[in-house]
Parts: sequence; C-alpha cells; structure tokens
Amino acid sequence: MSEDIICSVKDVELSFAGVKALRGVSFDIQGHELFAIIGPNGAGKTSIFNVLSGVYRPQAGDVRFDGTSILGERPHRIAARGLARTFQNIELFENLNVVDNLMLGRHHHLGYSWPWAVAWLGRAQRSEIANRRRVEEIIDFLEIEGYRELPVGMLPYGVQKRIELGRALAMEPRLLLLDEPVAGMNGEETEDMARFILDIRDELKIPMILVEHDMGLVMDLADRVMAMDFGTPIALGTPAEVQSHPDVIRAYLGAGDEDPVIEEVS
Ligand SMILES: Nc1ncnc2c1ncn2[C@@H]1O[C@H](COP(=O)(O)OP(=O)(O)OP(=O)(O)O)[C@@H](O)[C@H]1O
Repeated sequence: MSEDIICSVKDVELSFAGVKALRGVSFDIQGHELFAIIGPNGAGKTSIFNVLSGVYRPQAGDVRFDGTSILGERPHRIAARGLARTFQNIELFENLNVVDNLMLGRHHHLGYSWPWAVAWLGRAQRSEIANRRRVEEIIDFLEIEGYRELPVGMLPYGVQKRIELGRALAMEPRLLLLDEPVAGMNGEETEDMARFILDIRDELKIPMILVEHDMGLVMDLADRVMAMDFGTPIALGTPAEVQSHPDVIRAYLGAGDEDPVIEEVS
C-alpha cells in the first residue's frame, strides 16, 4: 500500500435484515485530500461513516487505516488511532464551557486514569499543561476566543458546530470525518465553516471525508467526490467529472429533489 494512503476501503458490503445498505464500496483517501461522499437520502453515506468509525461491522470487505485492518475494532480504539468524527446533530456537553468541551477531545491523550493522576500529580499537571496548550491553539485557529468561558448551550448554532469541529481537532486526528458540517447553517455561518474546512486541509494538512447535502459547498471544496446511490458507488472523480456523470444526474433527478442539486462548477 502506498504510504500516502491513510485509509483504504475495499469491497465493503453491509446489510441490515435484508436491506443492503452498502454494496461493493471501495475508495482510498490519498495525501491530505478533501474527499466528499454525496448521494440522495438513504444512499449509504452515514453507513460508510459508521463502518469507518467501527459502529457497524460490514459482512464483507476490508477497511484499513494506516495500513492495518480496523475491522472488528471498537469505536474508541479506532478513535484513538486518529480517526475523529463530527456528527449531523451536535453532540457537545451543553452545560460545560467551550474550553472544557475541547479538553474532552483530549481525553485519550491524557495518558493516565484518575487514581493514577492523583498519585502522579506532577506528571498529570505537565500533561494538563500540554493539553491546555493544544486546546488554546484550536481556540485561536477556529477564532472562538470570545466564547471560551461560556456554556456551549448558550452559543449560536453555527458556533456550536465550530466547537464540535474543534473537539474533533483536539483529538489530533489523522483522518477527520465531517457529517453534514453546514446542515442548518445560514449563509454567513456556511462561509465561515467552508473557510475552516479549507484551512484544516491546507494548513493542518489533515485529510477529511465530507458527507454533505449542500452541493455548492461540495463542488467548491472537494478534491474528489464519490457519488452513491442505493448503497453503490456510481461515480468517483473530480467534482466536474462527477457532476456531469449521467448516472449521477439520473440518481438526483430520480430522487425528486426540488432544488437543482447539481450545479455548474465555475
Ligand atoms: N441501523 C440500521 N438498521 C436498519 N437499516 C439501516 C440502519 N442504518 C442504515 N440503514 C439503512 O441503510 C440504508 C442507507 O442508510 P444511510 O443512513 O447510510 O443513508 P444516507 O445516505 O446517510 O442517508 P441520509 O442522507 O438520509 O442521511 C437505508 O436504506 C437505511 O434505511
């Protein structure tokens, strides 16, 4: 396997009691690319995320992360390998402030259990300082200084989504899965999020897989796009190649979406 491939999905098949959620799904994540997965509702996008993060175990195929098969590994082990995820619905601790929510993303980096931490306070404090420093860097990167001491539940939706992204970054991921990062956002919030996603790719050089219904965003940001329909990949290539692919056009027209989802790339 090329050293440049962090994640490789090969011939994955997933069924639920007769429903074929994924069939013959194969793709690689190369370098620090932004790889988007698109498709109508029920196409299998979330199922791919759940297979990658260890929530679902496919009946056939393989998923390799950094050259090692992660099939059958528990989600927290996979996360500790460096595969972080944000969710469609925000999953933060609403009563905790921004800093504490980000610190929770450092959890598996703490390197000690609580009793151990008490016994070895000196080391624990040093570790704490390193974790705080990383969290401060993320606060800076995502431009959320003004909110740092506020309970997350009080913050505007777009900022909460940014903090969820920050918590995933606090895990120092080697691959980041973004599940509909701009869903429910207004235009300004969407533009901000798009800028942060590009900065993560270009400055932090973290590869990402993006599942998103906002086709304008996908076609503007993604390096490569895989289109899915009924659990099957129907096209994989550059945004321009995928959006002009006849099977993709057919899948979206068949989905009966009111909006013209496939737009011209400028
Ligand atoms: N836990 C489950 N139990 C039964 N069927 C499931 C389960 N998870 C997914 N499916 C089925 O697998 C198929 C793919 O669903 P999935 O949620 O992956 O699609 P999706 O592309 O993410 O859709 P959406 O855009 O609506 O989020 C659907 O037919 C869905 O009903």
